[in-house]
Amino acid sequence: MKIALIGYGKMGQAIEEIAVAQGHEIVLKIGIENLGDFTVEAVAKADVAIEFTSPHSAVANIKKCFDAGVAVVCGSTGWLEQWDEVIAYCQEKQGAFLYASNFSIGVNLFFELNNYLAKIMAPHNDYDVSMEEIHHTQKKDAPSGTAITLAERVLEHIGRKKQWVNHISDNPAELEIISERIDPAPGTHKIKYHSEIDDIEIIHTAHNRKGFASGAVMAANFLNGKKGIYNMKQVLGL
Ligand SMILES: NC(=O)C1=CN([C@@H]2O[C@H](COP(=O)(O)OP(=O)(O)OC[C@H]3O[C@@H](n4cnc5c(N)ncnc54)[C@H](OP(=O)(O)O)[C@@H]3O)[C@@H](O)[C@H]2O)C=CC1
Ligand SMILES: O=C(O)C1=N[C@H](C(=O)O)C[C@H](O)C1
Repeated sequence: MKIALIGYGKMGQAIEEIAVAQGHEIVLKIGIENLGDFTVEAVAKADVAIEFTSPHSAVANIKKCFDAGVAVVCGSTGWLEQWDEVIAYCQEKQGAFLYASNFSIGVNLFFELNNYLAKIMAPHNDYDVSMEEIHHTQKKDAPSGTAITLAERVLEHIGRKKQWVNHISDNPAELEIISERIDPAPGTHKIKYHSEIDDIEIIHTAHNRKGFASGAVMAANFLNGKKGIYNMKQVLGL
């Protein structure tokens, strides 16, 4: 598979290592220092573009890849208020798109565990639920995209919580997500159900970025040759 790497920071470099080891070819690498090389013609040489940049650049980058007729795997977080616009553009261009707030197999299993736990905790009103995420200090967005995915599933099941907030809260209708920035944390997510009697807590801790990178390459393999909008549940058959 021919891959264009849009974003060549921590994730772009981790993805390159895994993709090359699996025999894929990197036909384009775009970082902030060679943005001028990011043309529709250059991206069109790839089968799939893998986009890991920043909340502010992701949408324009994704659209340029659709203009080139190239499938896009996107891991950038913090841009989801423009989700509808991206999906409409993908459909207009008859493109292929796969976004995941977290590509690691472990976190995608953890998403399933979170759903199940929220479902069985729903009738137990004595338990309050709160969340915590810990990442490195270079992270630009808060809460993390993964925390937002987890929180949305909790809100679907726990009717006593109406919205998530990214600060300490004593309002029982708010699902508190506390964000901590501590180096070199690659990504830790906790969901805690707390009562006067006991606590139930689930935690996922990434030890490095290999899981995110190999999941992104897996997603690119899945998307190659397809049209439409997909997600990691479909990639992993969950
Ligand atoms: N979905 C998932 O599984 C994961 C998602 N992420 C997300 O991926 C994104 C990138 O993370 P990470 O690699 O750690 O971040 P880095 O800051 O290490 O890398 C991002 C790179 O993109 C560059 N960049 C910024 N703007 C543009 C642009 N317009 N075009 C091309 N390149 C650009 C940055 O350059 P410069 O530094 O000079 O600004 C930087 O080199 C973040 O949004 C993060 O939240 C991260 C890990 C896993
Ligand atoms: O910025 C990061 O590093 C990470 N971002 C993703 C997120 O926002 O959830 C995934 C992972 O936690 C690492």
